[in-house]
Amino acid sequence: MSMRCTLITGASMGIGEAFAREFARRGNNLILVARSAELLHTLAAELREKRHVEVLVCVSDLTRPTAPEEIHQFCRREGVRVDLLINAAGLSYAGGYSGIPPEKLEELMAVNMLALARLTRLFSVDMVAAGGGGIINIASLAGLQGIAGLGLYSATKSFVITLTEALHVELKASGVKVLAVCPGFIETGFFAVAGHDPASILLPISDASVVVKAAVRGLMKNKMRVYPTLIDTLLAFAERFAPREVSARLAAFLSGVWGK
Ligand SMILES: NC(=O)C1=CN([C@@H]2O[C@H](COP(=O)(O)OP(=O)(O)OC[C@H]3O[C@@H](n4cnc5c(N)ncnc54)[C@H](OP(=O)(O)O)[C@@H]3O)[C@@H](O)[C@H]2O)C=CC1
Ligand SMILES: N[C@@H](C=O)C(=O)O
Repeated sequence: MSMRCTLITGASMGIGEAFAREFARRGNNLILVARSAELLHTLAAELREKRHVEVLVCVSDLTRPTAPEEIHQFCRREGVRVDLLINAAGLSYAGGYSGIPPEKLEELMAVNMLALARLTRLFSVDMVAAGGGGIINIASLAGLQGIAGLGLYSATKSFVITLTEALHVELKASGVKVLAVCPGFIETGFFAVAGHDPASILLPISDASVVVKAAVRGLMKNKMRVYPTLIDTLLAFAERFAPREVSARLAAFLSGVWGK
């Protein structure tokens, strides 16, 4: 019989790591995916020891077009059935659109969109065949509108939200839950990678645990989209009534990356 597992991309640090810790605490077996082999193995050893769950490590660079298929094959070889997929791997770039190095543009689109879309397709087919499962896609408040200075990033997160909404509806009858989580600002290494100075951000920066809690709640209730904090919820609600340009300008102002 195959072992049931939760597969988490971006599990080496930040929000993905927080998901790994929480789901291990809940007794789920895990597959941890990212590039940083040492961080993944250290986390895996700790969770096996502390939580007595099976933890497999699959080191993979999600910019590679073949990575999702290789991860899927890895699960087959290990005799694992993924019943929960958490697409947390992602990165941003802060600065004017014309300044993005071409390779950074490719990297952002490959990890934030293509890898997520491919993994979701591969594992959702298995989940439908098994009669159920769950997919948590980490989107962002940034995906609710374009953000000057975070243009490409915000566009990739709009993609995540839109795809998730479609699949939430498509797969509901098959017993597969599909959820988009839309955090505001979370304290991780994300800003350093993006070149985004956290001191310029005009909103509170929360702990990764709020994202995990919101995702667990959302999955239990089979929601299509959740916002981790009250401020995230209020901002998303206010957007419905504001002209698009006002939303875009406000988001840029609060993010602190444009026009300073
Ligand atoms: N922090 C924030 O304020 C917010 C973050 N988000 C989203 O949350 C998700 C997680 O971000 P967060 O934890 O904050 O950021 P971190 O920078 O802390 O973590 C990013 C994770 O993605 C992995 N990753 C990046 N590139 C690749 C790649 N090419 N192949 C495989 N894995 C990769 C990293 O692993 P490694 O480097 O080892 O490969 C790491 O585990 C992202 O999708 C982000 O967009 C959403 C809203 C707010
Ligand atoms: N919300 C943050 C990440 O998604 C950001 O805008 O950088």
